[in-house]
Amino acid sequence: MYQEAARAMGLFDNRDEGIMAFDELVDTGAAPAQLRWIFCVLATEGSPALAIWDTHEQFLGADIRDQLLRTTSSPHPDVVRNRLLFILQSLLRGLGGSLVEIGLLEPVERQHEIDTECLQWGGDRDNLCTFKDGLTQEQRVVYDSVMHVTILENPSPIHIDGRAGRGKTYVMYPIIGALRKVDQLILLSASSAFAAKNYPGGRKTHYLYGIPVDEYNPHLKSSVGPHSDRAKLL
Ligand SMILES: Nc1ncnc2c1ncn2[C@@H]1O[C@H](COP(=O)(O)OP(=O)(O)OP(=O)(O)O)[C@@H](O)[C@H]1O
Repeated sequence: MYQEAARAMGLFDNRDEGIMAFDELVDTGAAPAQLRWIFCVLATEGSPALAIWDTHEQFLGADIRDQLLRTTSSPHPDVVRNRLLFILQSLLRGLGGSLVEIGLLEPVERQHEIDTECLQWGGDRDNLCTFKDGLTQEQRVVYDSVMHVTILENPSPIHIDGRAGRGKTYVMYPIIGALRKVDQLILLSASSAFAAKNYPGGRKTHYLYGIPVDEYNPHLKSSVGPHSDRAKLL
């Protein structure tokens, strides 16, 4: 509407005006939600949305990436983009437009948990294996033993124990990183959220396995259905 009025007044003749206006908004530090709204308005008004998208996709999805950074050190760009496209799709629909009309692909409707988990760690693979060189000799023995077991066909469970502060958590980082680097799925859980957040991608055990927290429920039936995505992931 504003653009129509501006056009009528001869203030918005050039198609590049939309791009310039958007550039300016980004420079002034507008919030991603604001940018997304303006992006959709400009797109439905006929501004070259693809050019804006190509230059500013990272700003449009900055908050989505930040949110993912709480659980992963390197969110995969495809995951960020997919979530961003879902939001834009909904905004555009509200304005009577669509992603296809402006030349963007529709988001993938339903990403399986396995895909999401793999994608989440595929972003910056070289960053996954840090810490390995700084391990103590004792930690190195643990690292080698665990890595050895992971290549066996029928690996047995491993229990790592040691005095408080000995470096048990620390030694897990390069193990997790090395395995994720070669596309192994690593699901990390701890019984408290505080402990879970020590690990990249850590989740509360109750959440991951769908364990009910109702102490009066004697059956402890998991909320994870046998044919669910989560079951496949597990
Ligand atoms: N090889 C290492 N190089 C540098 N810092 C290390 C190393 N190993 C452990 N640390 C540091 O020592 C501290 C204790 O390590 P960590 O938390 O892994 O111990 P923990 O055995 O898991 O402890 P707790 O039993 O209390 O959970 C942490 O600050 C960790 O960063």
